[in-house]
Amino acid sequence: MSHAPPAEPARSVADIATGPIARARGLVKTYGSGDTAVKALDGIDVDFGRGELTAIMGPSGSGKSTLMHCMAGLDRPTAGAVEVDGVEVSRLSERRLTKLRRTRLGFVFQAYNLVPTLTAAENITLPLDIARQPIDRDFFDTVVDAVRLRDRLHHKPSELSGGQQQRVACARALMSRPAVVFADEPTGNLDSESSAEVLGFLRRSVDDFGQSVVMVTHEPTAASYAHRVLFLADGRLVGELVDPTPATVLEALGARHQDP
Ligand SMILES: Nc1ncnc2c1ncn2[C@@H]1O[C@H](COP(=O)(O)OP(=O)(O)OP(=O)(O)O)[C@@H](O)[C@H]1O
Repeated sequence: MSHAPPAEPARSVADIATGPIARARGLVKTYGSGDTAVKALDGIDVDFGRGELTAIMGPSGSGKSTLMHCMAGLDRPTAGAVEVDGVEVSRLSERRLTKLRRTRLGFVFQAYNLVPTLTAAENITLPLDIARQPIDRDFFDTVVDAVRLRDRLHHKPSELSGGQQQRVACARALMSRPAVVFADEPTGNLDSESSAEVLGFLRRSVDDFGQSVVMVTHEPTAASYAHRVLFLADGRLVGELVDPTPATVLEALGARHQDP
């Protein structure tokens, strides 16, 4: 079966500047081959809103991480097209992909992924330092205050709580003003209070800085911070919810009987 993306009219520069920040067309990802092949994504067409927080939900194995990894250029699609901020990610060479990830994308992982030997401040500016880009000190101050880390800047990750470490990771993701921040279960390791702080910050980064954020989560409360929730099942997009609340997310999950 062919999964060539459907033909679409050419878009103008203005469309690219005001339309979705990221999109996928006919996205297929198959792991392995023959009898053991797993179709993790089975033909996904999706737009991610510019200046919006989009949550991706679905049962274990439904393809959430694979979708995010393909969108972020961490994994190559088997078929279909992925575009982020007007750049066709699926066609880039490894070298250009690495550059795109470094300069145009931000990442927040469940396990924080901070460098243990560096201070919070050094972790926050690390991607810019690696890319040899100047640090906008005013923006650094704004972000540090927004994540409430002013008095923890000189601490190493081992001297910070999980919630503080994740706020460092969020600040790090935002510092380069990336086109999109991709967050994979950002509150998976946090208690409810720390989760609320991290989610509140991610949402404020959208409302206050116009950041676009895509977040994978299992938690209805976390998803309720989003502008829009996408539901996946068996590698397909099976629904969405705009302006969610924890109750409407739970209801949508229940209606789909996604998890036994
Ligand atoms: N590297 C890989 N090799 C083989 N199969 C994989 C690989 N990565 C994912 N899969 C399979 O692809 C499917 C989708 O996996 P994915 O991790 O995207 O799901 P998920 O919705 O993020 O799940 P979870 O909520 O458990 O993290 C699953 O069946 C998984 O086993």
